[in-house]
Amino acid sequence: MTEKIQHALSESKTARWIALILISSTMFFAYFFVDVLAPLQELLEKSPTFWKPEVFGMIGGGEFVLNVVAGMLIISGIILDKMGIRFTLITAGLTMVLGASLKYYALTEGFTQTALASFLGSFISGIPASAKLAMAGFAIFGVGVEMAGITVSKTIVKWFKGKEMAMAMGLEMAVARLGVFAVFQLSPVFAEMGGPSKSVLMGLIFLCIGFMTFFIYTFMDRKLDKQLGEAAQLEPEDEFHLSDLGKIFTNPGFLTIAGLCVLFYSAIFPFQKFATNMLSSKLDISLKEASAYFSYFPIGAGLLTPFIGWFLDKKGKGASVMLYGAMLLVVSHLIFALVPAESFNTAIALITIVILGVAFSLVPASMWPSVPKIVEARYLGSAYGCIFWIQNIGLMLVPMLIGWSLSASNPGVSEQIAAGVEGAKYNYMVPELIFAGFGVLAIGLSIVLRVVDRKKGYGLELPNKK
Ligand SMILES: NCCCC[C@H](NC(=O)[C@@H](N)CC(=O)O)C(=O)O
Repeated sequence: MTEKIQHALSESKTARWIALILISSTMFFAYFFVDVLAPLQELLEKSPTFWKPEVFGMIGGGEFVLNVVAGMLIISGIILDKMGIRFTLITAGLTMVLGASLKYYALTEGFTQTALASFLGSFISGIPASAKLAMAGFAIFGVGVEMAGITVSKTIVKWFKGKEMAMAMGLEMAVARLGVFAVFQLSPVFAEMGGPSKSVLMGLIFLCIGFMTFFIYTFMDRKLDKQLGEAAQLEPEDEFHLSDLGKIFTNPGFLTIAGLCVLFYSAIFPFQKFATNMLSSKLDISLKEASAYFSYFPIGAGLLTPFIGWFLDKKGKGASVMLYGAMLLVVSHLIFALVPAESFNTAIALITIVILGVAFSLVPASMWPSVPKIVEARYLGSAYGCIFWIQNIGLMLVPMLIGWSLSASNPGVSEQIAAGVEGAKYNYMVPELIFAGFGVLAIGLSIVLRVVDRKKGYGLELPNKK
């Protein structure tokens, strides 16, 4: 058995990195699609869609509705532990393509003429029919993308455990962030060619390519399992049982990391959806220019993440790194909130984006490779599923909270924008203070995590590489 493991494909550096490139490519396209509408908030607020900030925020949060309310993420984790990586990757890929197609259809001219559009427009008149269908599509896409996310994490652990695990996870996230960079650069360009639906169509085409790379990876996965043979087969007592969910939810390390995860990501991903508009308002620049500035946030974070991963593999200090990341998160959101528009300039904006980008590499680089240290391998997929589930509760609700707080703290502005009033813009102080508040709570939980780690001996401060 030892010999089999020694000759396994995962022992070949080249094979490991090819596997990583394949699965990461899909995440590039998936993350592209996640934010495809983010730089288009103002366009969507106008004719023909008329999506107000609350509606825009709701669509952003809609990605997570099925995952959270129907518990799809917990089910995805169980599917992953029970059915394996290949089945789950294919299911995730198909689900993403299906949901994305629906979202695209919602924005086409053809849809506005249909009976479905009339029906969807006949109730809750504040939410246009296109928004309702787009939200349904995005919710289905959300099931796929999160299922893909947990499966990719488990796949990286499968190939890289005891090796360059944090660096590999960092690289995967870097490639995914490149997708976000690309979308902030390209989505406004596509929208100029044919409106928001053109951007979504391009995202859908990219997703189909992403499905292919997942599919190609499954052949490598099959080969690795074949090589490991019975070594890869779990003993009956090593199989996943539903009761393991109880173990996950009573594990103090898991609960602390999950809390930290929801707080930290609630101040990042929902912010990403409003950042273009916030920068454009605060700097008084066009949306396209603001989107181009902001695109350096994910790419900067992405480039740094593998290096932090490399450091964590070699030197450890994972729990401390999460604390430093949470601190930088607070600093950056406070700058966005409290520096008045008159003093806010491009240099301050870029420096603040860099600070936030460093936070966005420190925390993810250390958080995700910490999970295999606190739970058993047989229910790792479910543990990732459960953390994502808790995180998704925040990602679903926070964009709505931010959209609502933006409208409430800027009475009448949305009406002015819809009417095309020159110079009408939002003040983002209240939403930014909310984001900073999440960061303060995240600092508190990072401190708790260090205490729990010391008590339970998870080894979060130890290097990953043996
Ligand atoms: N291998 C790392 C996996 C987690 C990456 C993490 N993504 C998420 O947490 C997603 N649940 C969020 C989303 O899909 O919106 C990240 O840092 O990107």
